[in-house]
Amino acid sequence: MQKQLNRILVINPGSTSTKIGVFDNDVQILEKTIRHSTEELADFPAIIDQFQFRKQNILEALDEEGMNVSKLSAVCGRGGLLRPIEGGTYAVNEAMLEDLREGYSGQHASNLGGIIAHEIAEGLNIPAFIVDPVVVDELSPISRISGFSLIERKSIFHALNQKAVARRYAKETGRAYKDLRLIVTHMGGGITVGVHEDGKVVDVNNGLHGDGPFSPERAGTVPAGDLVELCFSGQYYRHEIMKKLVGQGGLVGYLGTNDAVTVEKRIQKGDKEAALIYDAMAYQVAREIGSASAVLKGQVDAIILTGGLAYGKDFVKAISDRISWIADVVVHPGENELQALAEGASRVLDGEEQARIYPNG
Ligand SMILES: Nc1ncnc2c1ncn2[C@@H]1O[C@H](COP(=O)(O)OP(=O)(O)O)[C@@H](O)[C@H]1O
Ligand SMILES: CCCC(=O)OP(=O)(O)O
Repeated sequence: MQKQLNRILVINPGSTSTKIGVFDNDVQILEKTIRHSTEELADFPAIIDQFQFRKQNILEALDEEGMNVSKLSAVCGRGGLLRPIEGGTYAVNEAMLEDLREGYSGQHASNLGGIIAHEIAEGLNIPAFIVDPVVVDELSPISRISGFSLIERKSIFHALNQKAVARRYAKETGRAYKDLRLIVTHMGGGITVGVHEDGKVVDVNNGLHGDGPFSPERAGTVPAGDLVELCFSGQYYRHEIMKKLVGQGGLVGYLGTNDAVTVEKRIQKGDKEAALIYDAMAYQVAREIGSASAVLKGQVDAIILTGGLAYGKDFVKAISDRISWIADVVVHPGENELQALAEGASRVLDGEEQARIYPNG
């Protein structure tokens, strides 16, 4: 029997970009990346305030490409900072929208994925979904221990892309994902280093406002005592400190831009400060990968580098030079997120899987 045709709009709001795709079942017929500069995003006090701006960007991009939205069968967004949940495809419902609007586990652009998907789908009377949101939680009990009894480590990471590229690597090497021991490093606006063992991400840095390497727009791990002093210095409001950690941290804090391509150009023109900071980011990524390899007791099948920063050849080399002794380094620049979103929605539309109901799965 012939498979029915489902046209799916997928929406991936990241901290530095909004990426969209249109798929006929799992065949991509449109892809567009809309980049957002630091200055452009500085106009919005909170993530939720970017809703109209990002939605308008998406509708204009579809219009420019001559895409008739009335032909869509479903809309699928990258899911955001919900309660910790299992991976899979979830139908967008009221409980989810409430948590996304509030930012139950924090503020990140992916909170807008489900909200915008719902808004577009509702107008067309079609279903809206999210797939493998950033709060997918498969941490091992030992990795939850932070060392400070009042605070537990959290799983907030690029779950969608980490799982997608890990499965792709498994397919390419003819092995089952659950049999592989991988370190997957997603390097986008945020950077997360996940330890994949037995088909689960058993350890990962909280890439939003937790720990790990600094990134184009995030501070990553900072010296705790000094941070406490700064918080109580009377110099800053809470939201100002948060902004310095997420949004205006990392490259933005040091160099005023979230754009690694701009940083590379500055380095080529002889900017020594830019060279030091960019190399420090590579150094911190390598150090995190080294620590992830200890979780796997050094038995690592591959280290995968992915995300937008993996396009930067010098950046990848600076990391690889420090970690290639651990295992093979495989580079997948960009991400498989749009495809993964479309496949997640297709599985439900084709009846292969039932949509999970938030928050209980
Ligand atoms: N060709 C490239 N070379 C180096 N860095 C790149 C390239 N393309 C994109 N980047 C950088 O990747 C980062 C964004 O990665 P991306 O995965 O798109 O992030 P997000 O999904 O969080 O918006 C930005 O700093 C961007 O400048
Ligand atoms: C919140 C973790 C995921 C993340 O950092 O995504 P971006 O790199 O797209 O900001």
